[in-house]
Amino acid sequence: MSYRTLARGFPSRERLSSSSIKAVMAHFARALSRCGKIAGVAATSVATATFCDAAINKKDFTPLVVARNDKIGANVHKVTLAFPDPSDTLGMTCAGMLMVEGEKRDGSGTIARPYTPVTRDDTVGRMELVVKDYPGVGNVSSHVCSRKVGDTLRVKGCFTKIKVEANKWKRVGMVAGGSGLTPCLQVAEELLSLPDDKTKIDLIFCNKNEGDIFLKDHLDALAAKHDRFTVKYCVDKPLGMFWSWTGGLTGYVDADMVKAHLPPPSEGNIVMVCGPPPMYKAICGPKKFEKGKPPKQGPIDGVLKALGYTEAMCFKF
Ligand SMILES: Cc1cc2nc3c(=O)[nH]c(=O)nc-3n(C[C@H](O)[C@H](O)[C@H](O)COP(=O)(O)OP(=O)(O)OC[C@H]3O[C@@H](n4cnc5c(N)ncnc54)[C@H](O)[C@@H]3O)c2cc1C
Repeated sequence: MSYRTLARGFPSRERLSSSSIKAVMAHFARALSRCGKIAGVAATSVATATFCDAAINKKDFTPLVVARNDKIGANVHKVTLAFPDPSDTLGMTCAGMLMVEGEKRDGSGTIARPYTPVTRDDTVGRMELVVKDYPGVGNVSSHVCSRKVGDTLRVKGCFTKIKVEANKWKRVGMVAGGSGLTPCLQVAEELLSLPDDKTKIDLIFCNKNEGDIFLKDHLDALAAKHDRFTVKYCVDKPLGMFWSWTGGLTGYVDADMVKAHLPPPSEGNIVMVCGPPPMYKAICGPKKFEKGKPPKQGPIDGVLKALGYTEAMCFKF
């Protein structure tokens, strides 16, 4: 609940009566108790309320109603989730993700996976997830993509992955594989929205074939609008049935592609990677997973290590 929302709840001065004063007091009490609950502190002032408009929290899963489910690409869905209070915003520090719970394919219970909203943090009343389904094998992805309007999805967060600030880096390179696009897009859009930021951002977006590329119009529009953002599309198995692939790069990302299209290893530059496990292995080395602990970055390896990037010059989502 934001300050604007609180203000909207105030009747105009002419209409103030004892019953409307009571209604206003109740409105504030509800808002303040909500803030106290979310922030985990006693709500002592109206000012507190201006910072307490988060729709979800880190501790418990919140059920959100599916308002839309649109297929936007080959097995890719954009799922719109309505916040319980239509005046709420997400409450996310960029770059961040949230956990979505879904039923396991084998019916043995539920499991949660990280997802990245494509709507910005200040979007009021809803958020959108872009989720790639892995039909026949995926667990949470299939659960999310098969939700109908009116169903609920249980969501927890948001959890910060890496803090994004104006001019924190000179250049940011990104290698995104399939649904690994969404965290990279979040970082790019955040940097491009910061008024004083000058970071140059170069993205290689990898897919199996040209039919799998999604959000292309959105990425192309972003590149057309901002000189400091470039996107290259890379497919490992072009369809090539009726036309040849002229849209960009072909094959798996290798040292030559990194040298040609991403910032060089240098202090102040960083390359962010998000994709399937084989992509991490080949490009930057796998993340380190330990049961019951958040994943760690793990040592740098693969193409980036061979080219001289250090651990500080790489971030694995
Ligand atoms: C920080 C972060 C943010 C993410 N944000 C998004 C997002 O916004 N949208 C999104 O769609 N995904 C996102 N992901 C990936 C997501 O968390 C899941 O890993 C993905 O949806 C698969 O989960 P699952 O439970 O369906 O499949 P799992 O149970 O993890 O895997 C089941 C099987 O599905 C197949 N599979 C799973 N993932 C892949 C893959 N990447 N490529 C090829 N085959 C695969 C494999 O055969 C695997 O054995 C993100 C991941 C991270 C780390």
